[in-house]
Amino acid sequence: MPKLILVRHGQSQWNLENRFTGWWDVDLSDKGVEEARAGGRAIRSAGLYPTRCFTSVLTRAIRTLHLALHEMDMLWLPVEKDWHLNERHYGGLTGLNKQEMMDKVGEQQVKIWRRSFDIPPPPLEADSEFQLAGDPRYANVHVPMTESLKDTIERVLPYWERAIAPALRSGETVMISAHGNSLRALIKHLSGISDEDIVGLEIPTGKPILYELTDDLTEISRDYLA
Ligand SMILES: O=C(O)[C@@H](CO)OP(=O)(O)O
Repeated sequence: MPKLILVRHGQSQWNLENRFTGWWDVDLSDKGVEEARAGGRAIRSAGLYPTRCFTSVLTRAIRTLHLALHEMDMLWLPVEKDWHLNERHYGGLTGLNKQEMMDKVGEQQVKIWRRSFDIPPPPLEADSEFQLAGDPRYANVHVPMTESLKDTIERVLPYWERAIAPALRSGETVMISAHGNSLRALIKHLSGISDEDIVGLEIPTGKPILYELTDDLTEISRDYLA
């Protein structure tokens, strides 16, 4: 029975500061480091032995994976890093404080930007300090200016089909360290959650989720590891 372990990165410095992050490469906070280690211990205690790992090209997810694998004595596992697993791009909101934006434009508008299925935040300004045009990790990538959850799904799912699903079908136990919204994209797909209901799905930092799947990758169960 294929097994899939999903973990959202531990708390980042901008989670702590309550700032919109998206593709901006923010490191883990001290609490995030501890959450990542605890996540590794939970995977080990559940008797799970991943054989292949996938993560984004963002430090907070890569470090979370490494810290967890270190706790599991499995840092040697093969890891594929790919931008398709990056967080949803937060466009012009990148770097802004979520509470300050709520005070400015209202809670409802911020909720729409954060959780609506297909309404993207305003695009990043061309001269923004958060432009990633010159970042070598995106040398051959068309970096979006903003993304809705729907846009995120449209780049996560082809990568899932191309890279991750074949590994699961061939019998690997897969671990993915990624982000709140790239994981919401995957969970929406795997658990068949509707466009309306996905609005209510929140994923805590550093708490691994175990999927047990049928051979054709249909969900049998989805549980948090204690
Ligand atoms: O800022 C972000 O990139 C994400 C995840 O931390 O936030 P949100 O909860 O608004 O999707």
